[in-house]
Amino acid sequence: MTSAVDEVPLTLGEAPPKTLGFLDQGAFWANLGVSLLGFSGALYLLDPLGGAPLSMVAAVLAAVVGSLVGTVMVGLAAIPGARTGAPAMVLLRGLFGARLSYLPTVLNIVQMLGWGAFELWVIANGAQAVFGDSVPYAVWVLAAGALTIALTLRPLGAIRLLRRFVTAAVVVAMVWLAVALLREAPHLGGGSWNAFAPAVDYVIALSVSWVPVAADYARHSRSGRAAFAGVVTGYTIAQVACLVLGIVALALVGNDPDRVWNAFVAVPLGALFFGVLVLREADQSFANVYSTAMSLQNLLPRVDRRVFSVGVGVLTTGVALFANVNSYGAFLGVIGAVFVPMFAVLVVDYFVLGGAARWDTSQDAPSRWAMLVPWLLGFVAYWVFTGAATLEWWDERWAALRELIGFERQPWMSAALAAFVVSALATLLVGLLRRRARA
Ligand SMILES: Nc1ncnc2[nH]cnc12
Repeated sequence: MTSAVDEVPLTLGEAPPKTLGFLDQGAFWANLGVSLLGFSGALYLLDPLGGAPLSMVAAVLAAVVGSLVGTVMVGLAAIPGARTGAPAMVLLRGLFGARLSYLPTVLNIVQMLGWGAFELWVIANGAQAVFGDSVPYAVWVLAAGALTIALTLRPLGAIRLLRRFVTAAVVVAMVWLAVALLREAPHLGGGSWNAFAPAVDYVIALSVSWVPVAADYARHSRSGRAAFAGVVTGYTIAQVACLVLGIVALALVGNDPDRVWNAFVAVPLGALFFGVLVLREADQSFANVYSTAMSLQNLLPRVDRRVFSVGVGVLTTGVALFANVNSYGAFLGVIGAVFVPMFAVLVVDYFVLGGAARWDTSQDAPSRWAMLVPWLLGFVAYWVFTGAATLEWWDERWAALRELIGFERQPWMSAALAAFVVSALATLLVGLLRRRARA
């Protein structure tokens, strides 16, 4: 069976069409930057350590800094995809070798399944906030799952749909809701700068989760520049707007994340415009399911991507139906710890150590075990530096290690920055040693 004209080829063997320009990428990433999860998750930005909320100015600045840092990472990860036409996990064959690329591939599949289930859960709950409980949660999940699967079957068509029709509706909805919420005169005073760095870490994790996904879309870009600029501009503006709107809405409901959507629905025409955002949330689950399918193609390149999309879509729907989706904060902590250092290794090897010219992304690319070391060191650094709570037994292990080495973490320390610096320097060292060994 052949692919539709200007659609993603069905298997990895065929060349991808390169038809997406800056506006397509920008609109797509702007849609990904607005999320209903961002509205309730804004509490992690406002009060990442629990009990030490940021002032409004500090929170907005943390949103801007975290989004810019995170999206520059995503934008840089997109460039090799645009240059080579390879999907994200296939590119990692160049960094780690074909076999070892299975490790980040599996990690990405797990995070995308997690995100996808979160998204279907959020769409169903958002729909119930608009329409009430007369239609059960499970019916909304099934409907959202079906829409998600339909979008993944024609991914480039879905991206064009977003640019032509959805983006304008989202902008109107966001502006309307922002004005209406501000007219309710929320109390936005108080707070401090104490938890600024953990707040930036949270926002970085929100964006950096797209690092192992970006090339799946950038591979269809007309240029690396269009992909980079589209990601950074679209996602940063949208994510900052979304988080700030979330903070304003939270202020109206006593910072109770379980009631944040009520604030939106309660304003004039709120149900209509919030409904637009609920429907549009399907772009997120689309990206999650489609990228899981692309990741699976790194493991099984000859399988039709639509088979994977349908299977993953059904599985994600099942998880959203039956799983208890409530450990968002811990989930984000793990994502930051895994993908920030992986990004550091990728960007140093590709842009600084000459990977752009020598990466072998074929199916028999030799393993590069040494590249796992800087990644692992960055992962460790993240947990040593982070103050965010995840699972008790896990946090206790890292507290014990801190005590053992006599390290006392300070509130101003950023785990993402520490992980990045450690992995980047370690990658440079590995590169230097390799050159010495060759000379
Ligand atoms: N649905 C999602 N998938 C991946 N990364 C995300 N960051 C915020 N929302 C996301």
